[in-house]
Amino acid sequence: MPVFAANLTMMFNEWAFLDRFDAAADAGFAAVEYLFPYGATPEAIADRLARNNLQQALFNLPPGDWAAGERGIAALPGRFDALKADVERALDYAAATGVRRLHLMAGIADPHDEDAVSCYRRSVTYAAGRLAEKGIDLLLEPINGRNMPGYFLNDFGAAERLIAECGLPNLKLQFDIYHHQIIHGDVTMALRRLLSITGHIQIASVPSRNEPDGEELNYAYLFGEIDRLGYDGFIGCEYIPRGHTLDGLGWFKPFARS
Ligand SMILES: O=C(O)C(=O)[C@H](O)CO
Ligand SMILES: [Mg+2]
Repeated sequence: MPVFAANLTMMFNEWAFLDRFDAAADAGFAAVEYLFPYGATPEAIADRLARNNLQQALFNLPPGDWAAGERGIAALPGRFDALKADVERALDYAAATGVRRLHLMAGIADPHDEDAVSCYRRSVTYAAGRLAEKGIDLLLEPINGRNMPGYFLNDFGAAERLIAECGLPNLKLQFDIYHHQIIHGDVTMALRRLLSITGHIQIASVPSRNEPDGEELNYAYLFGEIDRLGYDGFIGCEYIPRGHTLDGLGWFKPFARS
């Protein structure tokens, strides 16, 4: 069975960020992920991981000016120098946390714009090459347009084609089941087709993005399918708890670390 990673950006918001590591470990998680570690020092995060015996499953490279609406800069012309600096900053945190996969956000851009397409490919190629030097995978995640209007990478087929064209062994798909269901549906057949290029999976209910224990997806079936397909990576719990985080962990009890 894969290892579930608590997403500390979405879950455990009842605690301050660094205390969420302790709360997730106490709740039985063996791994964590979050969007961005950059509000804390690498040392502080490394300390929380060590004292809670947690694995760092994933985090994102810096996304540009998030508060101003940026959702990554990889597809934004004129930002390549900033992207290179962001890669180095993320690698500092990767060295401290031992993470082996990083997600590169593309940005708000037209996927049919030639400049954006060539800029994105240049950014992906550069970042994957730099991460490969450290034995780290670079992940690309298609995101649905309801949650992130105008996001450049909004289709799993486009991600699949780019990964194939680049042919880089450490360039992989971040398969967020929540996004795939909204964009394409047909999750099981997509998992069977794409698992060989998948570096990370994330889960949430659809349409509310809550705990994976209700609404239109049957996660008990999907967890079994992921197991049958032999996936042994992490599954990121990137969901918004309906109420208190701890009250919504009934689904997790069979998988919790004792
Ligand atoms: O939006 C998602 O599903 C993600 O995983 C991104 O990393 C953050 O927006
Ligand atoms: Mg996701």
